[in-house]
Amino acid sequence: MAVVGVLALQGSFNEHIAALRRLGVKGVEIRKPEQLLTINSLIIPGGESTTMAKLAEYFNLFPALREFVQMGKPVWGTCAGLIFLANKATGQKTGGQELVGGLDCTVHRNFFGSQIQSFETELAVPDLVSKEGGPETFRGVFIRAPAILDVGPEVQVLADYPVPSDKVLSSDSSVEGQKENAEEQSKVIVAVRQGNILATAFHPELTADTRWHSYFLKMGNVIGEEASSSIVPVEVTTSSKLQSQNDLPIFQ
Ligand SMILES: NC(=O)CC[C@H](N)C(=O)O
Repeated sequence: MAVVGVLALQGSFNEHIAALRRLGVKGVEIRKPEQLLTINSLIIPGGESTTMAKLAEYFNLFPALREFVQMGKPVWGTCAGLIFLANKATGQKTGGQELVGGLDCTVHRNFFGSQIQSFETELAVPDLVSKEGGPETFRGVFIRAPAILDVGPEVQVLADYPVPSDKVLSSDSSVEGQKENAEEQSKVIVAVRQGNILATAFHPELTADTRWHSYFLKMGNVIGEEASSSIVPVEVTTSSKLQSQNDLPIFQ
């Protein structure tokens, strides 16, 4: 029986589990290496990647996470989760942090600046729309967000975001600080897919739009045409209805 695991060391794992529940799929919290053996796909949530990496190290999760990715099982990293999955990260704290890797890209950890430079924007998402339908754009919630600066040939870009071109070259400070002088526009990448790996710099679990979750579930055939016994329907009891009302800081 397939279930979707959500790495639950730190960050927005509850919100991912709630988004899965809205699609009728059970998400299970993953904290130990052996639990990875019980799931067929995994979400690595947003949060704070340095803290999450320290916890992952403490629980000896890195070898098992790498093996999981290398086995070709679907893995989706959002925000800090994207940083985890990148082969290379810049803008890390002194001493760096361990990465799971697997996604052929370079990510800048705090590309868009600090917490107060968090923002929301409508992103064009043509590939998502072609698979999932719905509105042409997706509400991107960027919280102290990373951005992907370059990708390898195997990586499919699913969304990008315009920034001043000098910002991409010297990606040490915030977008805000450099907006004034910047006339030329460039783009950074904010959503990608490479085979079994999906990564978004923003937080779909904090919106009411479940299209990215649905897209990811189809990568693992948890829902979709091919889905069968792998679906784990969630019983909608009064208590789970109540819970889903309480556990979501959703931005409509
Ligand atoms: N919302 C997020 O996940 C932020 C990630 C953050 N930039 C980090 O380094 O971990």
